[in-house]
Amino acid sequence: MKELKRAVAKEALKFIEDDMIVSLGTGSTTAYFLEYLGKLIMEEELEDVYGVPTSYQARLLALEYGVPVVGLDEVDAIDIAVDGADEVDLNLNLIKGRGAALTMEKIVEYRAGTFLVLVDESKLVERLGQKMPVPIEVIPAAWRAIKEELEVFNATAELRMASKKDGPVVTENGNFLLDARFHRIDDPLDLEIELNNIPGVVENGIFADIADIVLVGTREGVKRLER
Ligand SMILES: O=C[C@H](O)[C@H](O)[C@H](O)COP(=O)(O)O
Repeated sequence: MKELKRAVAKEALKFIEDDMIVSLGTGSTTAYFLEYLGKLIMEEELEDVYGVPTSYQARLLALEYGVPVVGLDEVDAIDIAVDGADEVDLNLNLIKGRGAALTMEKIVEYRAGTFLVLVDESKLVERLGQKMPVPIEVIPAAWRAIKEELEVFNATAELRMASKKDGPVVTENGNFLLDARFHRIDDPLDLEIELNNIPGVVENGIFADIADIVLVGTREGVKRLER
């Protein structure tokens, strides 16, 4: 899987040109992309490329690999967003948020001129929710009320617990995460909107209708899917 992730990360470089503002995604696949991007910038094969990090992880990696970073509020527009995903369905709808960075990711990916997704073939599913739960970022005080409300959606949710800290994961926005398993997701866009209508929900990990291009690392090479 590592090799497939590396292959898509390398292929993504073909989309980056001089003078671009690139949103830097979170996760293991975009970590490879950042490594390759930094190399091109350091070797001056790319000029005046700036990254907008979606998390502390992306920021730290950008600093490590020599990718200059700017804040979202410092740029007029984002030319391209590059990020991984946890699931990709047949219509290129996504589940994201395993790394807890879904809110900032959605903010920038929604605004980017092009949203380029990098995955290996294990992420492809027929219907969202087949393998992964939907992460939902919630205001801490509301976690239990929202968990109960999710039963209306025929979902069971768990508060995400930290592994190197006692208690729950706290996102970079100071919130909790519920990982929700739905019986069946037939209409991702509808569910995405409905979840965000619950008071106390900050954002959810369904990214419907926003991916433009998905690069899929397969054993037969990198495949390109487009909407
Ligand atoms: O919050 C994290 C993100 O949505 C990641 O982009 C997603 O979990 C994919 O990560 P990876 O490339 O490590 O599979």
